[in-house]
Amino acid sequence: YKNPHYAPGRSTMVHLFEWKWDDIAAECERWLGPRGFGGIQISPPNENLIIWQHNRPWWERYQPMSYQLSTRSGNAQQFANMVRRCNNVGVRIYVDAIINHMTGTWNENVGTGGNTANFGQFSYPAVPYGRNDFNWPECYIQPHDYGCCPERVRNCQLSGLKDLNQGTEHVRRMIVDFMNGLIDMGVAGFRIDAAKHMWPGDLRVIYDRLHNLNTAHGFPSGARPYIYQEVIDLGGEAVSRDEYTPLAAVTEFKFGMELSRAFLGGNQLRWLANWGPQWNLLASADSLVFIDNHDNQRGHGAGGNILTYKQARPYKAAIAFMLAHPYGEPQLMSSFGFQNTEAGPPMDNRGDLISPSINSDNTCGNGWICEHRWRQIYQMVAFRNVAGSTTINDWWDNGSSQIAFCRGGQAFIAFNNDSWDLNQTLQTCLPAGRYCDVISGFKSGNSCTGKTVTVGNDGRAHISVGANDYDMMLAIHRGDQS
Ligand SMILES: O=C(NCCCOc1c(-c2ccc(O)c(O)c2)oc2cc(O)cc(O)c2c1=O)[C@@H]1CCCN1C(=O)/C=C/c1ccc(O)c(O)c1
Ligand SMILES: [Ca+2]
Repeated sequence: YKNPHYAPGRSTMVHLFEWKWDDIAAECERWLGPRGFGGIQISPPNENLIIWQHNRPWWERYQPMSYQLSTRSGNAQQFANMVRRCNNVGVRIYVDAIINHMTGTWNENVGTGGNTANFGQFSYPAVPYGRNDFNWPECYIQPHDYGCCPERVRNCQLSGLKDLNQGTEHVRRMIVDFMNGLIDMGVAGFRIDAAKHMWPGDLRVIYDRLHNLNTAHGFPSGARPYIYQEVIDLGGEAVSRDEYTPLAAVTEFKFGMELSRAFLGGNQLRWLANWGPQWNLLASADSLVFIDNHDNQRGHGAGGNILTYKQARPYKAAIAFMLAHPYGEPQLMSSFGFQNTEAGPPMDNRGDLISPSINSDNTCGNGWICEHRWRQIYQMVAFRNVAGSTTINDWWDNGSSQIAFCRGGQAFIAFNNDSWDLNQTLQTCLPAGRYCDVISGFKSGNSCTGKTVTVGNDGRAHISVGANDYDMMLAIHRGDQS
């Protein structure tokens, strides 16, 4: 369950948060396929409660009404079409699976698929779920429960959400049937939302009942779904992520927290020389890594001061480090712009989602940020693909916040987060030749629109990253020789 099953030569996933299935299909064909992206995490595809009371907050999609594929992103037919078109261009689909709970108790009671429920009676007829499918007696997770009481964290309601009992056969069957339907349609795996709030033993039973991936969509026979479990664990809680790593991969929230701190200047970059488990991070093979996600980019999530698109220069540098370093399976966040932390995606006055527009410079409009279309980010996706399975070598630093390293003989990157210029002749590990810096520009014909780096026969080159350059890093690799 720890293998993403990317198509050959691809290595990075992007979370297209709140995108519609038709728009994702188009983005696979016009951008993600050609640019070497490995996969997409999509928003929950099953019917959710419509919550007008908070003007359609982003988190309404985390309140399931049924497992019918009917949301503002599209219906089952559009979903199947998206999976087919993306797999056809080598881009995998991973589904955000909300299986810990159903809805909270609201005065609205209709879902995006037109189904209703009776919250007071724990009745969700469109599944169907009834009172016996939920944990009993009804209890609510209190803040101090996280520190003392694993059974309350699992069996009580998170944020007032009706808590399913994954220990019963009926609930297991409903969840497994939902997930197997998606696997048979060609998806490559799942994010398990709120995994911390479910018993590992129940999750193991559910995972082991899942089908192998569908060979008609290009997966090898016998391939198991990629599963990454959302376990927010920064230490100090009664529930540990170590209970979940034997089952499948786990989201490593410390990753984004520590890199945000470093690239915001809270730690000298030289300390990143031993980045990985020595920083108390999970084993690389167990770790789904990211800088920000849909929850903590809004501030109240885990990890304190997390870098987002709003602090563009250090954010791009942290992302570049994530993609240049071999540790973990990286996921990029692709957001819509927001002012308040509850706001949902751009929508018209009928409540339908507004699609991103694509500008002539390949950026997005209509309120969509499209970080995955920022040059410094998509070019580092290609860098990671070229680096492949190489490790880190020839680490250099200046004893402060100027660092550089190679990936085998394939790629080289340098960062400058000091207040003075980086001007050094460094070992790039690359064959002699002229290379275009993929951060400040791209190769155009036989020249570079940004910086050019000339590597000598000894692999050394003069590297210059000014303290006030537009970006604080320079990256070259064998895929971009001019
Ligand atoms: O103040 C809120 N929630 C209480 C604090 C955050 O707690 C939540 C956590 C949570 C937070 C931190 C933890 O350490 C933890 O174990 C769980 O996970 C969720 C997962 C869901 O599928 C749906 C939810 O409503 C939540 C949730 O409310 C607002 C209003 C309701 C939704 N929400 C939110 O803030 C929604 C947050 C949310 C939604 C989806 C997610 O995947 C997620 O990670 C967080
Ligand atoms: Ca639970």
